Parts: sequence; C-alpha cells; structure tokens
Amino acid sequence: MESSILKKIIKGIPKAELHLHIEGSFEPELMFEIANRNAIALDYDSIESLKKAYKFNNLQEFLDIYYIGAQVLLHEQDFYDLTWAYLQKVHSENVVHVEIFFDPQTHTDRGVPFEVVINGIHKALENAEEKLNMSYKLIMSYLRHLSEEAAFETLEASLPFKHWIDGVGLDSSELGNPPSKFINVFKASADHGYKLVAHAGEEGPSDYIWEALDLLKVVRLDHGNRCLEDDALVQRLLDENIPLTLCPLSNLELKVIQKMEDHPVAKMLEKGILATIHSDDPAYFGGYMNENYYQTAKALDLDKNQLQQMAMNAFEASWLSAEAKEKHISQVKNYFNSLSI
Ligand code: HPA
Ligand SMILES: [Zn+2]
Repeated sequence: MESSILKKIIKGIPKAELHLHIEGSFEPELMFEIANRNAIALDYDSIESLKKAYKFNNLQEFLDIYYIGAQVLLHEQDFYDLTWAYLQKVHSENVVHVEIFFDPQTHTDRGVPFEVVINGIHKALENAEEKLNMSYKLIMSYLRHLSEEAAFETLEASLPFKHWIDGVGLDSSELGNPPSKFINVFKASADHGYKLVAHAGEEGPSDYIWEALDLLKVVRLDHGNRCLEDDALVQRLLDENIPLTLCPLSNLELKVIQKMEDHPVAKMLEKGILATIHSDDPAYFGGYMNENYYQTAKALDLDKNQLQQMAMNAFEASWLSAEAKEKHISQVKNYFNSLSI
C-alpha cells in the first residue's frame, strides 16, 4: 500500500492503547520545562544532547535513562502535566480508550508520596474523559528489580485509592526477576479486587510467560514476544484467549528484534492469537500509536484485514464492559467498510 494512503487509513482507525508507561511518555521538552520549574539539574545540557542518549542495546540501558528522567517529577501538577500531554497527543491520533501503567515506586522511593502521583494522573484522566470523550483504566506496576516486600508496601499504599486503580502489572528488568518472585503480592492484589497483568517474554524466556499465567494468574500479557518458541504455550494462549500487548517500536529500539521485518505480530495473528500493538514508552522509542501501526504495517506488508483485526483485538483485550467493547468494535468495522480501497 502506498505510504500516504496507509498513514491516512491508520490515522482514522478508532484505537485503544493498552500498553503505555506514563513515565515513558515524558517528552524531553516537557522534561526540561518541569526540571527548570523544580530547580532540578538534568545531566544533559540541552534537549538535543538528551535525545542523543536515546540509543539502547537492551532493556536495562533504556531503564537506566527512563528512571533518571522521572526524577524531575515532584508535584501533583507535574504528574498532571505529564499525563495530560500524553492524553492530548493520543487523542489527536484517534485513540479513544487507554489503559495506562504508572510505576509508584519510581516516585515513592524518592520521597514523593503515593497520593501526589496518583492525584495528578487521575485528574488528567478525568479531564480526558470529560473534555476529550476518552475512556480509561489505570494499572499500577510493581518494579520487578525490587523485592516482593517492597511491592507489598506499594500495594498497602494504593489501598486508599483502590477505586481509581483497575489492575496491577509487573515491569522493569525482566531477566533474573521471574514472575515467581511475586506470587504472594499478586495473590494479595487479586484479593483486593485488582486485575492482573505482567510483562513477560520480552527479553525473558517462554518459561516466564508460563509462570505469569500459572503462578501469577494474569489475564493479559505485556509483550509475550517469545511465546512463538513454544507450541504448547501458543496453544494455551489460544485455548484461554489470553491477549498479548505487543510494542513493535519498543522491540526494535531495545533490540528484542533486529529489524521490523522480524516482528512476530503477523505470525501471531495468523495463528489466531489475540495480539494487539501499542507504544510502551513513546517518548523514548520514536513513535506513538500511529507510528507503531505504520512501521509494522509497512515492514510486514500488512493488509486492511490485518489492520482491522489488530484494532478490534485491542478493544476485545481491553477491560471495557461487554457493551462498550461491542460499540467500539462495530465502529472499527464500520470504518474499514467505509474505506474505498
Ligand atoms: O518495555 C518495558 N519493559 C519493562 N519495563 C518497562 N518499564 C517501562 N517500559 C518497560
Ligand atoms: Zn512495557
């Protein structure tokens, strides 16, 4: 398909974003602005020199910079501005529903109270619902390089805000920090009514995906790229209709794949896996939702049906009510039916 036509089609698709770390949407311009107003010196003297540092050989090299960037966030207004900037951006890309992660420990470990973080994020989400007609869910992620005990403290701190939080996730350095490290805190989180997801099989082996399913009992997997190495695992994902939230540009930037042509999403769709694509940390990986769709479609030569399937899968995989899912899925169908090509 011709590039400009493909871009136009993608832009018009009603989309859901299910894998987005709000701290990973922190654009350098806003980072400098907030650093200045909080009188915090960044290690980089300009936006350009900061952007030059965005070259990663693996997940850890990215995380090291991502945690540094988040250090300038101190006040409720900072978290509000960060979240509102993201929501406005994706609204302009026709994203109509978001389920976003935040990493409380990245902030509470620096002395920023849990309520400061969540109040700012929540206010921006409410504003988007009211002013942009967007729907949302919020997912609190435990940092897996820290202990399970620390995750329990975070769970405790979240309880007064339970009504604003839909689920818990597991992110940060995957290798050496298997899902099995967090069995108890996931069980306790479920007992408090949180839905469960986890990053698994991004850099870690397919064993970690089994653990996320069997030990943590997640209802959705973040990334899960490496499931294709294991036929029995693919069968399990199919039998239970477990969604995978894939992030193609992230995978490319973190060298999970060497080139976009190697991305597994087309194979997954072909097998009938509920695969969806998202942006992960768009300020660091060179693109938001539309760019992820575009780069993937171009490299894998995806056709209209595959694009439609990915867009419908995202709503199917979301935590919206059955009625809302149905509404969005028919909008996607109507949109594709209305295209003249
Ligand atoms: O892609 C990711 N993987 C693991 N942890 C993360 N935290 C932010 N982004 C990521
Ligand atoms: Zn992620």
